[in-house]
Amino acid sequence: MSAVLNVEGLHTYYGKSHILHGVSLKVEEGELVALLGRNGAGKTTTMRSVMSLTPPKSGSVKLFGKDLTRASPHKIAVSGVGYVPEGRKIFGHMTVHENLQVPPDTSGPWTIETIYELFPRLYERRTSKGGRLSGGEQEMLAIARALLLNPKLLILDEPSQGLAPVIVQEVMRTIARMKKEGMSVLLVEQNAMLALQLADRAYVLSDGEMVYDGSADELRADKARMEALAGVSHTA
Ligand SMILES: Nc1ncnc2c1ncn2[C@@H]1O[C@H](COP(=O)(O)OP(=O)(O)OP(=O)(O)O)[C@@H](O)[C@H]1O
Repeated sequence: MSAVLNVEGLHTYYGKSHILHGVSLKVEEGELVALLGRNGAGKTTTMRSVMSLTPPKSGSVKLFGKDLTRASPHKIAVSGVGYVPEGRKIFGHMTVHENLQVPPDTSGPWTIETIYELFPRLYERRTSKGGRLSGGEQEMLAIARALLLNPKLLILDEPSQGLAPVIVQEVMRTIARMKKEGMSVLLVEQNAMLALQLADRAYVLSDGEMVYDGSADELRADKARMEALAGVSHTA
């Protein structure tokens, strides 16, 4: 069976700056895969290359067995990828409920009702403007909106960023629940300890190159190695 996501040998540039140097990674069906690395390692660029927001110069991106390298971001999303970018990008002037009005996709389990069941806090705050939500609530809203498209693969870029530790735990529980529901997840995190608690497998990027590809548990158990590769984060 082919992988949900199969990325091979990506080279991506911003102008003349060569950022990714042959990045490869895979997500198999039902897997939660962590992509780790320090600030500026190239994690977001990898996601942008997959989504074709910054198309790679060479290398390939296969999604659900189809070559979608440099396809339009819309086509990639419609193929079944839910992407929650860094910084959340919700509509601050619209209410929670309005933010959740996306074209319905009835092919999967996620509807506005099941979303409100999963995120009771969003239901309570459904008439509040997005811009008035806390950071944690905004992250939940961004994830909820991606889920409504019933994606087969969910890509989350630094969901813990800027959140208080207790809220981070809540977001992580939500991600664990996604996995339990059978969703394939690519979790991009600077907070290595946190991501490794949930992940089946992990990759570590450094200066645009993969320096680790293996079991999440093994990396988590080897603190010295993790520190050397990814930098250990404050919150465990
Ligand atoms: N729009 C851009 N133009 C030029 N260089 C960029 C641009 N965006 C990012 N870079 C550079 O590309 C490199 C990789 O950045 P990227 O955002 O992919 O890293 P990251 O691992 O996601 O880090 P962070 O955790 O800070 O988001 C960095 O050196 C960064 O300065």
